[in-house]
Amino acid sequence: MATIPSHALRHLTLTRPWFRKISCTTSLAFSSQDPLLTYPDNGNNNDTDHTKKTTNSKSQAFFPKKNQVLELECESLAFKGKGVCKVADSGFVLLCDNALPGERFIGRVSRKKGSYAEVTKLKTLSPHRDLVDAPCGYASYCGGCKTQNLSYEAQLRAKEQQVRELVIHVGKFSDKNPDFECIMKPIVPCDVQFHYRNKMEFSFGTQKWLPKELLHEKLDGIDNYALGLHAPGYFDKILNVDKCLLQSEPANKILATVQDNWKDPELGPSPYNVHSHTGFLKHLVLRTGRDMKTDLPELMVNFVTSSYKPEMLKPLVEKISAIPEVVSIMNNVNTSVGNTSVGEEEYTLYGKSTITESLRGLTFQISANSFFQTNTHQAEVLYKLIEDCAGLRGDASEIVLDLFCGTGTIGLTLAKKAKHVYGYEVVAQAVADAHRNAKLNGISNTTFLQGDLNKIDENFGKHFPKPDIVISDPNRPGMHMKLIKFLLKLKAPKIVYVSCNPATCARDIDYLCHGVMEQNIKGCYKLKSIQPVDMFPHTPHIECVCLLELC
Ligand SMILES: C[S@@+](CC[C@H](N)C(=O)[O-])C[C@H]1O[C@@H](n2cnc3c(N)ncnc32)[C@H](O)[C@@H]1O
Repeated sequence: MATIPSHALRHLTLTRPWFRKISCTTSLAFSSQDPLLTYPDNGNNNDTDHTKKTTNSKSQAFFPKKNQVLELECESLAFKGKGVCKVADSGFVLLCDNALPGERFIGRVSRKKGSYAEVTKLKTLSPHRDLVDAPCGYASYCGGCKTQNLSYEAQLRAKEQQVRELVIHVGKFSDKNPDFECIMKPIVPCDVQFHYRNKMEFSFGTQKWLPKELLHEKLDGIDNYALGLHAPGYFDKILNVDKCLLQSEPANKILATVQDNWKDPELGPSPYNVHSHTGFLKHLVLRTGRDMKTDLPELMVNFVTSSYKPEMLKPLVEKISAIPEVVSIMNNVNTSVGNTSVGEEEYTLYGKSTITESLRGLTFQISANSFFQTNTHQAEVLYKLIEDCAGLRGDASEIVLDLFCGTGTIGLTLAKKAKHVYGYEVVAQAVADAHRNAKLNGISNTTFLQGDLNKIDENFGKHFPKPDIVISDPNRPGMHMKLIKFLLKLKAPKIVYVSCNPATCARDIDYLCHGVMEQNIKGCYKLKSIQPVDMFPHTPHIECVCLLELC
C-alpha cells in the first residue's frame, strides 16, 4: 500500500474533531504550504509557544482543479472517518466522505485546501473489499456510524493503520527501528459491537432532514417535526430516528415510546425552533446504568426544555414511567438560545436523580450531567490497560497525578494501590462528582482540585509532592505546550498518556520523547508502548494508551 505524504497526513489528522463545535480559541490552524501545528490555547494566540513548524515541503507533481472529475482509489481512513484517496501514480491526497478502503470511484473535486483537496463521490466503480450490509437503516445518513458497512475486521485494520502512520509521520518514530513493532501494539477490539453506548442525546426540531431522493416532499407543521440526530453539517435539521443500534435495548424502548406520543396534538409540547427561539422541547437524553443489586439495566430519561412547565411533560412522563427499566426522569431547563443539553436548573420528575454504574469494582453515581465513559464494557478493558501501564507496586508508597481527571474514575481505580492520588480537572461539577465518588467507595487517599491545565503557571506543582506516575487523559486538542514543558521539567518516572485523538497524541509524545526543537528543550522520555483500543465500533474514534518512561 502506498504511503500517504506526511505533510498531507498532518493536515488531515490534526483538523478539528468531527462531532464537536470548536470555539475559535481551540482551533488547530494550518498554513497551506508550510503547515503549522498549533496547540489548544487559552485565548492568547500570540503565544509563540503554541506553534511548531514542520519542515516537509515535498513538491507535488499533480494539483487537481476545482470541479475536476477524477477516477480515484480509497487507500485508508483518516480522522473523522474520511476516505484518503489518490489518483493513480500521484502522491496528492484527496479526501472523500463515505469512501472506504479499497473502493474505486469517480469523484468531483469540491474544495481545494493547500496540500489536499476534498471530493464528492459521483459513482462507485468497484466497491471496497470488505463490504457488509449495514444493520442500521440510518447508517448512510446520520453521520455517527460512518463505517457500519465495512466489516469489523477491516474497521480495526483501518484504525490501526491510522495510528501507525501518525506515530511515524507526526510522532517521528521510525518503523525501521527494531523496537518499533514491540512499541506499536495491535488494536484491542471491542467484543460488543452494538448497543454499547450508555448515553445518547437526541434533539427535537421543527425541520425534518430528508435524503436527496425525498427532498421534493413538502412537509408542513407537525409533519416537519422531528426527534433524532442532527444531520451532518446542519444545526437546524434533524434526521428523525425511532431507534439507534448503538444504545441499549431499553433505551430504544423509551425512544420509541416518546416518538409514539410526543406529537399527539392533545398533549401538545412543541419542539424548540433554533431560528425563532420559540418552542419547548430541546433534547431527549437517555442514559443506561446498572442496578447493583439485580445487575439489570436502569435508565434515566432527561428532557431538556426551554422553560419549566412540568404539566406539559406530564403525559409523556406517565407513559415512560410505565417502562420497568426507567428509574429516573429528569428535566433540565435551559433558557439560553444555545443548543447545549446542560440546564441552568434541574428537576426530578419521577424516581431518583441519579443512576448507578460500576467500573473496576467501584460504584459510581451518575447524575444527568455527569461525565462517565460512554462505553462501560470497553472502559473496563481500557482501565485495566491503564492500570497495567501504571504498574503500581501495590505497597501504597507511590504518588499518582491524574491530569484531566473528569469525575475521578481513573484515579479512583488506582487509589487502592497508591499512597495518594492528586487529580486536576477544569469542570467544577466533575470535581464535585469525583469527591462524591471517592466517598461513596470509601476512598480517602485522593485529592481532586479544579484548575485549567491550559493556564498553569510556575505555582503549579507546589500543591502536590513529586509524582511517581502521571496519568494524562486530555480532550481531543491534546496537552497545552505549558503542560508539556511542565512535565519535561517535573521528570516523573512514568507517564501514562490516554488519548482520544491519535494525531494530537502523536504530536505530544514526539515532544515528550524528542523535545521541542524550536525552543531548544530536550525530550527526556522513551516511548515504551502505544496501544490503540476500539471504544466505538463503526465510528471513526480511536483511543490510545501510551506508556512513556523517563530516560
Ligand atoms: C477525555 S476526558 C477524561 C476524563 C477522565 N479521565 C475519565 O476517564 O473519565 C477529559 C477531561 O479533561 C477535562 N478538561 C478539558 N480541558 C481541560 C483543561 N484545560 N484543564 C483541565 N481539565 C480539562 C474535561 O472536562 C474532561 O473531564
